Amino acid sequence: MKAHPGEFDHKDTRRFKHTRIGIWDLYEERQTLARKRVSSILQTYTPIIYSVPLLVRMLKDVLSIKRCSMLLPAYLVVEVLASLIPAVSLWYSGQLLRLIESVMEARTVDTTVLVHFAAAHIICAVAMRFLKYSRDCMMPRLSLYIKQFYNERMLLSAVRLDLPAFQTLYHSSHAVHDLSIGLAHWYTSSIWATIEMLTDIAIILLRLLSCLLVLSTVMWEQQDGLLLVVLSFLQYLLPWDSTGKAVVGSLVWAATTTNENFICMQGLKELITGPSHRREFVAGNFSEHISARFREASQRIGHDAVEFPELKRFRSFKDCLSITFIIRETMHVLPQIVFSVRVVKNPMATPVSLASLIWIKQAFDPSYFSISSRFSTLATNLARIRDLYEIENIRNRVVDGTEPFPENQQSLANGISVEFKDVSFQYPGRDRCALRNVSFKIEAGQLCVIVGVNGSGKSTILNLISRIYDPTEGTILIDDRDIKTLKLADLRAAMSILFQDYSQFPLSMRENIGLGNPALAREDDKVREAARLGDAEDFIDELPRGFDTYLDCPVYNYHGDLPEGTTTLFGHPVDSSSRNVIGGVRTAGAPGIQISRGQAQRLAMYVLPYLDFSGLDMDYSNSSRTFMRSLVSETESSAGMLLFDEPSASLDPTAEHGLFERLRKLRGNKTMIFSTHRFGNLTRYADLILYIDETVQEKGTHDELMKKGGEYARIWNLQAKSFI
Ligand SMILES: Nc1ncnc2c1ncn2[C@@H]1O[C@H](COP(=O)(O)OP(=O)(O)OP(=O)(O)O)[C@@H](O)[C@H]1O
Repeated sequence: MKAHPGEFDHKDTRRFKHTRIGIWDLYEERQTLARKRVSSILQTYTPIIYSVPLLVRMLKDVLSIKRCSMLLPAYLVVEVLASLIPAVSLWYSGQLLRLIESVMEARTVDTTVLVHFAAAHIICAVAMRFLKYSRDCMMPRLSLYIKQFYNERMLLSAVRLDLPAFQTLYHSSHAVHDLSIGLAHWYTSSIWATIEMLTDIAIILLRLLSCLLVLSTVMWEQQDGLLLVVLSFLQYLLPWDSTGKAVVGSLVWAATTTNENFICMQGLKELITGPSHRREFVAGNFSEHISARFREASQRIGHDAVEFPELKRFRSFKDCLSITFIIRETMHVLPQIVFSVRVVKNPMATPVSLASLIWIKQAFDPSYFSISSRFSTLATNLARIRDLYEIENIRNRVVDGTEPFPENQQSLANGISVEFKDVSFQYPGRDRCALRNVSFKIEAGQLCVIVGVNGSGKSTILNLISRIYDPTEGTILIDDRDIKTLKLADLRAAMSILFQDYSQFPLSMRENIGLGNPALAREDDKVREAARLGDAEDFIDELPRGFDTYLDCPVYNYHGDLPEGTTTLFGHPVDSSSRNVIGGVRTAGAPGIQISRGQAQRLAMYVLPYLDFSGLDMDYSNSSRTFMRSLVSETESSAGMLLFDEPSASLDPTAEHGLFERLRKLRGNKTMIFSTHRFGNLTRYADLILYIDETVQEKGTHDELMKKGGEYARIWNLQAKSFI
């Protein structure tokens, strides 16, 4: 949340004060104490005031949850009743006090009144207990229903995002980022926490006012009684204490370090602890060098090698001496001082009884009415809720078309044509064009191979054909129709794309394969048959839970202290490293199973649902009679174009050769587009080769390009030479 409009510019010396603390440079916004206090109050309350529409929306949503529509109002009623009981109780204890005082003066007692007051007092205590019990029963349920509702809502709003919208949001919103690392519960919890806090605040205010009313009524007749009530109440009118202020006391601040030794030390620490570096670390024999390097850097810095938050403790001493802090402490004892002065001045006419004074002091117990910390965390929670709702408001960059595609499903069997007309494209946030004025046409049913060096724009062409991004300039035609006019779902159903950096989803093997064709994903035999087609069945069957194996289990087991020597828990290795600590509870490590990149790529290969395997030799034609054939017969006309982004990157030469041979034979009449920087296997059979380097440099068949003797021929010869 921004404290002020505008950017944080540490170079603006008029606005920011620079202090050097150890190896850290601290930049604090210059503020006078008064301004600081005012802005502190503003900073606490302004977001809350601005958040009223958000809170109304949130409340409406919560009340729309079926199980909350009755429970929430009931909870609020219980809370309000519970907040009024202290005042009632206070009134009775006041009455009791006065009764005792009159008894002491008159030496007689009206027992009926005494019993009446005592009984009322007991009833209040019992009622309070009962209300607290009801509240405790309702609270966990409400919290759970609300969390479940928002968990689903968060998932649904994130699921619809296209890639550019997701990427922008990922970098700007913590909510989306945290969705991916399993911290979504912080966000969904913040809804309930906010309701709880707001209720708390309202209840404290209600309690405070009702107690004030009772005190004033009871003390009205006593001399100086009201004065003492007002004095006791004054401390609550002061700005609230400094809890919840920023780390260093100032509101807008930032700290950085440019100390090379410290940066190096942090890098070394990460290198040592990062699991992804351990293999190279061990193989490279780094240990001695790294230990020496760390020691050397550490010695150079000396005692200053600490993280900035360490300064928090050092700085927080200052707050204990703030003027408000001191005044507030004094206010607390003011009634006693005033009372004592009055007694000393006029010992014969004690204005208020000592018992009443204690009674007033007890009624205003600060811990009972402490509101400040609730406000400071409320602001944080509101920011989280805003983040959560923001995901819903994000508009996708790739706008859906309205026209169905194709008009005739059967036509897909003969492939789809694709044409680029003067297309340029720049990735969001990049200065340079990935593609510039690219024009070409791939006819329906053609095999096209896009070649070029690393970073020349090959994958970008496939991204644009599948409308993961839209061109910055120019037009793309699919079967002679503007790609932007076609319904996105239809377009993507009409093509199948295998990416270079294929994903291994954090799902079971079965789901990983099944997602190749969601319509058939639940049909186990088809999934198994698809795996068999590529010899993956055996390797999956050998995994601990076969097709139900998760390569990376997304759920952790929780545990407390375990007996020494425990190495496995629920069949999985125990990993208590810091990255497995969530919310302070240690977890057993999720089971991770390693498969080779080649196996992983094969796994991804088998998710391709649209291939016609009927042209294969014995092994494959058998399987085509089961899964793939039936799959093809059900969805035959749904894919007219197959896109492959460097599909053979992790395959061994035999597998690569086999793959290309199979794909070539299998494609039937479908359009097939490959992006690759490996020449040979594919390019010789291509109907069209596009040699790309930001734009189309050369196009034609292999023979044509070889005859031309351009860059394609030069690279081809270069690769061929290394074999000869
Ligand atoms: N998501 C992205 N965001 C920003 N820039 C990108 C992104 N993807 C690619 N680029 C940049 O766009 C240019 C073209 O990238 P592209 O991936 O299309 O090249 P390529 O020819 O497929 O490369 P390779 O052979 O290495 O896969 C490169 O400069 C690359 O750095």
